[in-house]
Amino acid sequence: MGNISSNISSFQSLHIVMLGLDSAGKTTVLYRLKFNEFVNTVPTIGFNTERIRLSNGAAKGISCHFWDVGGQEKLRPLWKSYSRCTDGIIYVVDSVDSDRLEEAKTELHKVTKFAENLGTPLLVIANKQDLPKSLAVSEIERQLALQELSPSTPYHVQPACAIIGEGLTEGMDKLYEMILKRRKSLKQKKKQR
Ligand SMILES: Nc1nc2c(ncn2[C@@H]2O[C@H](COP(=O)(O)OP(=O)(O)OP(=O)(O)O)[C@@H](O)[C@H]2O)c(=O)[nH]1
Ligand SMILES: [Mg+2]
Repeated sequence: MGNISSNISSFQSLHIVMLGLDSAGKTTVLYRLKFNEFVNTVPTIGFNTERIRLSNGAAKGISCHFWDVGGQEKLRPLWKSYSRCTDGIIYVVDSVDSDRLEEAKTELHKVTKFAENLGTPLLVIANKQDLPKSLAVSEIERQLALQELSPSTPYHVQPACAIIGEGLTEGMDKLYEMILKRRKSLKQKKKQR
């Protein structure tokens, strides 16, 4: 993928939106990344926002501005405006909540189809992998029909447990990698014009 550190200076702050059904674990992910500890959450009414400098992995030192939007049904109409023209979308899924994977799929496909989101890298966090009966990544990928997303949408599915933070560094590294790749190809396209 080339030398990541040589690209860092060209970045100011990455704009990342975090979406997913209510109770998937978005806010737990947000505060785990921010404080590196478990924070007990309440359902988000509206949104939370935090500027976070990533402290681990290949994306260490990269500054991100996160927007964590509530996932309750009545709040989902907000997703469109919060997800517009971001550098990356994180979609958090409860890996145990198999009854609502269809609903999670419908909402995800809706968001990625907005014209402003075409080509935006997508990190799916298959959260709550600590729980028994959590679905495997391959099953979540299948049930969310990720292969049916637009070919222009790069994605990665990351198994994680937000409570202890497992998988989050790997996930953010992948997202960062996809963002860099996209920026490079957009730059090249611009040059060719
Ligand atoms: N077992 C387990 N529980 C988790 C994990 N991540 C989050 N939770 C729990 O899931 C519940 C919901 O987490 P939140 O982070 O509030 O979920 P949310 O996606 O922000 O929900 P909304 O704000 O309603 O959209 C909380 O009780 C968390 O402690 C995890 O990895 N494993
Ligand atoms: Mg929340």
